[in-house]
Amino acid sequence: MIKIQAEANVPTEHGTFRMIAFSENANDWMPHMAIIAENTDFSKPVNVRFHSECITGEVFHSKKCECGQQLDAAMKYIHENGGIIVYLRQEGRNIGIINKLKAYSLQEKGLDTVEANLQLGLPADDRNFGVAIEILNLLNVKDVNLLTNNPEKVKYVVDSNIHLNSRIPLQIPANDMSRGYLKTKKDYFGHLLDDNDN
Ligand SMILES: Nc1nc2c(ncn2[C@@H]2O[C@H](COP(=O)(O)OP(=O)(O)OP(=O)(O)O)[C@@H](O)[C@H]2O)c(=O)[nH]1
Ligand SMILES: [Zn+2]
Repeated sequence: MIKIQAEANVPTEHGTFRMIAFSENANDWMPHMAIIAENTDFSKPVNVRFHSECITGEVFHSKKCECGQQLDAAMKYIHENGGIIVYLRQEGRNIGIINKLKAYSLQEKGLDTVEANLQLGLPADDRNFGVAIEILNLLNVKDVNLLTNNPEKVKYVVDSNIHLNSRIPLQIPANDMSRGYLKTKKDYFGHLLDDNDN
């Protein structure tokens, strides 16, 4: 059972957010996070993004994926419209950064994002969004507009006690280095992505 361990207001380039750390114990160095925009109205459907950690994309601005740009776009959106980003410590679709770099090394040899995980003997996607639902419950969120292209995230909300009011697409245009990755997400995982960009 996770609980709120600490919280504070943090000013960012995208506005000020209430940042909250969730974990089972106070010594956890990698707690899940929620950041809440100041203008969030909990009496209406809340704009929510479940975002899985991607150090390569978010910190180092890798062009292989769109995670960093999605996080920025989501922060901008919730600053303007209210909402919450649930930031999940699920690096590399939850295989961890060491395995993700091993997968990238296989991708240099021609494997796609799914084949590389499988070649390592790991699941294509090892994530579970149950903890994100737990966090929304701890925050007393009852009704959401979910910012995602991932049908699995939608399914977790639909199957939970939280009402899905709508899905808000969060599509970033492909570049030459992310085009194949986005195409595999669409073809293999069924991501709801428009063709014109990918
Ligand atoms: N294993 C592996 N993980 C990757 C690769 N590229 C990106 N990731 C991870 O994929 C995850 C992407 O998570 P999210 O941004 O939540 O995106 P998503 O599940 O595609 O869904 P939406 O963005 O909501 O549509 C992050 O954990 C990244 O670290 C890759 O090539 N291999
Ligand atoms: Zn990424």
